[in-house]
Amino acid sequence: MVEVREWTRDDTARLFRVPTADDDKYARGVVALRTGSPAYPGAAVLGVEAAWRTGAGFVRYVGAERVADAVLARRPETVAGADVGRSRIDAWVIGSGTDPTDRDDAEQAALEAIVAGDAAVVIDAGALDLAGKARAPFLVTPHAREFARLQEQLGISTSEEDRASAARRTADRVGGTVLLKGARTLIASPDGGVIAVDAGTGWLATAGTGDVLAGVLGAVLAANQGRPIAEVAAAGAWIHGQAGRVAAGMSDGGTGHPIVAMDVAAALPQAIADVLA
Ligand SMILES: NC(=O)C1=CN([C@@H]2O[C@H](COP(=O)(O)OP(=O)(O)OC[C@H]3O[C@@H](n4cnc5c(N)ncnc54)[C@H](OP(=O)(O)O)[C@@H]3O)[C@@H](O)[C@H]2O)[C@@H](O)CC1
Ligand SMILES: Nc1ncnc2c1ncn2[C@@H]1O[C@H](COP(=O)(O)OP(=O)(O)O)[C@@H](O)[C@H]1O
Repeated sequence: MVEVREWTRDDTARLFRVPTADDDKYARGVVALRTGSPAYPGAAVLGVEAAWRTGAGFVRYVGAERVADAVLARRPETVAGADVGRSRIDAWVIGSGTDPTDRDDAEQAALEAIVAGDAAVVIDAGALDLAGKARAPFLVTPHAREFARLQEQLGISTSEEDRASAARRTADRVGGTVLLKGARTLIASPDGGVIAVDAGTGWLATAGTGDVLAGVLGAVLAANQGRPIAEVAAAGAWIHGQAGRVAAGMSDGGTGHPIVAMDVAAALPQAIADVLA
């Protein structure tokens, strides 16, 4: 059995800070998302909203025109384009709302360039197959089914292992941090420990909350460059869980109520205020 560290609110607080007079938008972190597709434009909208609501100083979006239009309609603060040129990027988010079987050669080359770069990358949903090509610091964010698929790709046997050991072994094999989503989210680093984040609520089991999480993770990675990715990811997962509880009306200990994914993004500022208090 691998050792599992339980992540707390105090642990999370160390990864968030109040901006000071010395800050500008770049100092707070630049996040770029190459997410969504004509089949799933909403995933791009949710991830971009979440990155802004987590406190990113600058959010860029790269994707199909129809998707970019949807992103801009929701968040005109976003700078969208066909690529990011030579502009500064502190963290990327790729894969949410995309289907790898629809990927053309140009998209493949663009994604490969991102994972070969220097900026940290959140590799979600339809981009998980690119983890093996990554040279950038990265974080893969599978749910249970995607995790099973990833293990299969890596040739890892899926039999009779507890989730923590399986996540740890997958992190070793893929050479990067694995965030295995679920009611209890596990974060495993290659050759390191496993962190468990238990901050959420069952009300989070609704379509698109994983797309929100990907945007949160992009923003916290951009704001915390050079810190251990697993700890930054744990702080992001904790804030996402807390935002779910705030959105569901559980802050005062009640049973809560149904939410949609955008409610979680909208509750992120309150969740961050709570940990900074
Ligand atoms: N508004 C938007 O734009 C949205 C866009 N989205 C985007 O859609 C894309 C496809 O994502 P996806 O997760 O629905 O499909 P896929 O990985 O093929 O899984 C299919 C099968 O896997 C299972 N399964 C699914 N989730 C599970 C879980 N948490 N834990 C365990 N099992 C789980 C389940 O199988 P079953 O349990 O029914 O056997 C299901 O039938 C992806 O790019 C995503 O970003 C979504 O985020 C929604 C909102
Ligand atoms: N029962 C649950 N309790 C707490 N959190 C949950 C539960 N079910 C799902 N979640 C969280 O909701 C999010 C769902 O992500 P994901 O499965 O990728 O959904 P989607 O692809 O629809 O965005 C994850 O952050 C996961 O940890």
